[in-house]
Amino acid sequence: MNITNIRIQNFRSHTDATIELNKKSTLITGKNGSGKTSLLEAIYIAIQGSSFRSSDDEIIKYGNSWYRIDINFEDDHKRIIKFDSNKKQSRKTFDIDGIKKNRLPSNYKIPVILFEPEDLQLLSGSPNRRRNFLDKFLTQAYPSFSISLSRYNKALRHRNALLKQDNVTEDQLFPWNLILSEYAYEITSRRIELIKNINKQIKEIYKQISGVNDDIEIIYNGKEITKQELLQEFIKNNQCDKILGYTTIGPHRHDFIFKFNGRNACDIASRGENRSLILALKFIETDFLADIVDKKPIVLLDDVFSELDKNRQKLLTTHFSSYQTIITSTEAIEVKGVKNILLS
Ligand SMILES: Nc1ncnc2c1ncn2[C@@H]1O[C@H](COP(=O)(O)OP(=O)(O)OP(=O)(O)O)[C@@H](O)[C@H]1O
Repeated sequence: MNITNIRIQNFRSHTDATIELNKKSTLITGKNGSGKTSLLEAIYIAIQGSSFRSSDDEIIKYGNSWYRIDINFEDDHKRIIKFDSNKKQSRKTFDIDGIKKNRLPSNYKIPVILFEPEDLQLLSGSPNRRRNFLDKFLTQAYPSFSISLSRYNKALRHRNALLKQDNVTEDQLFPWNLILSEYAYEITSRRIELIKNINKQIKEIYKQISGVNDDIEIIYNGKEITKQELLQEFIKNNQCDKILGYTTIGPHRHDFIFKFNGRNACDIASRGENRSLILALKFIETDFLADIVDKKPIVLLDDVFSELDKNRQKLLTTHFSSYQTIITSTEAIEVKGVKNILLS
């Protein structure tokens, strides 16, 4: 479902702005602080339900008490998102083709591929960032994954709370070990399957972006073991976890590295190589989602062109040309089929 236009009111620095989007690629240009990322953020809220960068209260234009997004799609579908905030309470509503909801139901979410400059810290940042990358990817692809993940996290909080108590028994821990092993199995096996899939393509896609035939592989440190074996591992760690006061094993502790020509990319990849690697992942994510989910993803690329030469900028827009893509940049580029919009 392609977006035809979007109007935002009292949204960050925008009082009232409307932009018409191209069916394929739209490039939004403007000076730093002109409100480019805010436009991507508004689109993201309209198709995913919440912002990728902050709470609704922070989005309302300073000095106001509400924001509003009107978004129109092809085939006359429309959504109106209103957020009202006063001292007593806040209220967010989604009007989807005339039906009012308090949140965006998952069947109305449209898959999105988002590149934000923070993604460049994927290799060097915390393990949590890397786990989030895998989990966000899998959540959009498989709705059951997000259920397993939230049940796992809930059980983890319960087990950790118990571990902080004095004299906790093995019997008290057992039900939580059982639940954790159940969901740990699904989370770990989905992540391993995804990484195998990425590994099959990453070298080739990276070569398309960089023009270089580097050897690239993701190595994940979670093991492919059965639920029963996982349960035994949680039980085996009861004692140690009691001493430390938290759960020391499970997918919430897993991590992965990129092997770049046999070495850890985090130690050796240049800034350009790092960016090309992240973009290769975004390419794979887009095509993977498009294959699995019955709705075509929308691609939002924030400040993606920095440090890329003209050829790579063109290649990037061409690669995403079968999806509706909205790109922000401080500079306009002339590529066939790309609509340029200048924010002032
Ligand atoms: N709630 C708010 N009310 C008013 N202005 C805000 C609010 N939140 C952020 N801003 C301002 O909005 C402006 C636009 O921010 P945005 O991140 O969209 O800019 P940008 O064009 O993407 O900038 P850059 O090119 O530097 O990434 C910034 O100057 C920011 O300080």
